[in-house]
Amino acid sequence: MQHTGATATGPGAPRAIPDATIARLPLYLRALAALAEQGLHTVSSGELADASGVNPAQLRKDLSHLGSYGTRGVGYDVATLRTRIGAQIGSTQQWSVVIVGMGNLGSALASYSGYAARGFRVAALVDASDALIGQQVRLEGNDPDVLTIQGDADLADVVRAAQPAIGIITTPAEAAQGVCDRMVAAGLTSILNFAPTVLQIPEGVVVRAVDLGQELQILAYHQQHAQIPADAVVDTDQATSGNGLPAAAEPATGSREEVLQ
Ligand SMILES: NC(=O)c1ccc[n+]([C@@H]2O[C@H](COP(=O)([O-])OP(=O)(O)OC[C@H]3O[C@@H](n4cnc5c(N)ncnc54)[C@H](O)[C@@H]3O)[C@@H](O)[C@H]2O)c1
Repeated sequence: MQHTGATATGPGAPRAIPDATIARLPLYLRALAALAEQGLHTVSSGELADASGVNPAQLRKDLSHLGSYGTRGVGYDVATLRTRIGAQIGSTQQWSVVIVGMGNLGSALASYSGYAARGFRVAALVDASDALIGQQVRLEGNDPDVLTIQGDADLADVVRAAQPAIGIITTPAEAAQGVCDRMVAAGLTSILNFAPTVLQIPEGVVVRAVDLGQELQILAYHQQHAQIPADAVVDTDQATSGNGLPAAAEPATGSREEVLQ
């Protein structure tokens, strides 16, 4: 399986940033935003690590991939680090998403009001059910704040018109591959899949899969063995979405997606 890797710029920065580091960058960004709100201009690696829920050595290593080494005795400049991380993970620009499958989960995701603060907006909603097509959905804090659910048959047109950067699949498992294929045919190359199925994707397409069941099973495993390691509280090798949703699996690009359960 191939993995994506962002490219760092700046003197001394290595070219590829490991996926595990990329997965932690949103944690640092969220912590930095909170520190900035408190009026802090600089932060030590220990403070930022605490606020992000990772250990300081891990944090320093992660930030060194971005060419950010901090200043001894002073720490990191909060604004500079926010800009640098934001530029790496693309949060300095706004990304649009289309949600396909407006049942329980799709509706819940659509009603999440935190997208804008993290650089996302919902551009379109799609479902196959005649009972849902044409319904208006209010999306708090989104632009626009009301979207009409469009038909699955029009998915290609919807993608062409709304030009989303990311497709979110919240259909039943049996419909997910077809939806994925049509998203890809319409030009989408980034897909977040909530359906419990393995998606086949062509080269150049990135799929991340979110599986609540997998996360519960991991916790159940630790319960069963009754020896939760200290680092299991925050798994530093996994992304945490930071919004209460479970971590996403490693990205798959242009290859068979990892089996998640
Ligand atoms: N990853 C997770 O952690 C997690 C958690 C909960 C549910 N799920 C999965 O998310 C999916 C949705 O769950 P739900 O509870 O919202 O189901 P649901 O039945 O409430 O909603 C599914 C929706 O998809 C629509 N749909 C079906 N085929 C479609 C197609 N071809 N194109 C567009 N829309 C189509 C249906 O009309 C329905 O509105 C399921 O696959 C479920 O297993 C994943």
